Amino acid sequence: MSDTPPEPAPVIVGDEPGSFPHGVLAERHPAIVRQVRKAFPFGPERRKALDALLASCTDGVVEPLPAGADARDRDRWADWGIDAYAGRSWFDVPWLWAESHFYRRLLDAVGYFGTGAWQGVDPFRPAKLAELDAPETDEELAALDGLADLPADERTRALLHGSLWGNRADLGFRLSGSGTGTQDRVQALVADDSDMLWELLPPAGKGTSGRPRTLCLVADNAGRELVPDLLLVAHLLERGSIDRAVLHLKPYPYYVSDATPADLMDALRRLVAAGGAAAAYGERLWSALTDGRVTVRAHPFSCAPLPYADMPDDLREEFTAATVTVLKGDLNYRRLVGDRWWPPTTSFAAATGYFPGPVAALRTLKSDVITGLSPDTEAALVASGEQRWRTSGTHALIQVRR
Ligand SMILES: O=P(O)(O)OC[C@@]1(O)O[C@H](CO)[C@@H](O)[C@@H]1O
Repeated sequence: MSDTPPEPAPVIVGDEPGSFPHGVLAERHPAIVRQVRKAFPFGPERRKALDALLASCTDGVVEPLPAGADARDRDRWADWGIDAYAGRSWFDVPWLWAESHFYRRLLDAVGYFGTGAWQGVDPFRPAKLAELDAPETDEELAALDGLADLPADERTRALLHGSLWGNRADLGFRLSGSGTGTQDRVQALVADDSDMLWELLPPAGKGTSGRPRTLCLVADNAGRELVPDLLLVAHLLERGSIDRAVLHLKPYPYYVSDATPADLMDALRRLVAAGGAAAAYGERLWSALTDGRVTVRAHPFSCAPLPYADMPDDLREEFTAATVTVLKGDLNYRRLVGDRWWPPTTSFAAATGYFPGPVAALRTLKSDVITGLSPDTEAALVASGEQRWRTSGTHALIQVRR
């Protein structure tokens, strides 16, 4: 496939009733507001603000940030395009922008950025903790005990797949009640460049230049996705595939279940308390955090409504220095290749050609964006008659550009 930058395809907008993006704006967002309103004993002021957001996100327009907004945040949103979109319907601006801004407004409504009692209270925390405490999490952690007996390469592959399919555990699906939540899903990889990933991350002593090897892991969801992400990082450190890892988390609650530093601490404590092999992984990570081999970033751009092509210079420098940057999940994929109606056979390498170093995407498919399919794979998916292969999380991909 060619690495020449592809002709830009149309940007996805949520203005077409019946489309997936329209459903997110018209159904998922109101469901999230109602759920958050129910989950906390908010007083009249916060309830009024949530009701106003509910009305705005279904029938209203994007509004300028409120007068009380922090000046740095105001400047950021000015850079991120709010002046161009204020006054326009949520359904008429780029879908990526509308969704991202919705979460910023939701945090406003619950007083997250204010100076009152709700300051810093994560409105999604009850759902995140419930997931971390679920019996399924116990089962997944107990299954780690069996991995020790596998040949090294199989164990590595199992942990990669754990991290990949962990991306299905997305609370956004559950809160809207419209997703595929508990249904059986066919596990199918529509692209698998994992060999290329292992060429970038060989075990210690094999084909390495002697330079310290850094993995940037741009995480997605907390709980049952972050736990297997952490296991993978711990394993790669132990295997000597990497010397250090940088975990990129969200600076504030986002897209319901996205992982923040507080969620990392919850996941780590959960691992350490689990006993067995899980605890050993957890303790290894704990000590890697304390001695600086694993570091945590919560860069403002992680919550930006923009593609990674627009990343700021400091982030670009970090990704440039990484042996490989792994981006987890659907939203990061949309931001990596651009939230556009790409023809599915558009080259992934070309769509990510701007990225300043080797990059990998581990994602279950939960929105319309897709690149890097072979013509045969695209034809088979279309012929399968399974209309929702792009959005239902039944399919996944591992794509790598060196
Ligand atoms: O990034 P994630 O957690 O894999 O998925 C985020 C997601 O659920 O949110 C969006 C819809 O709100 C879609 O892009 C995607 O389906």
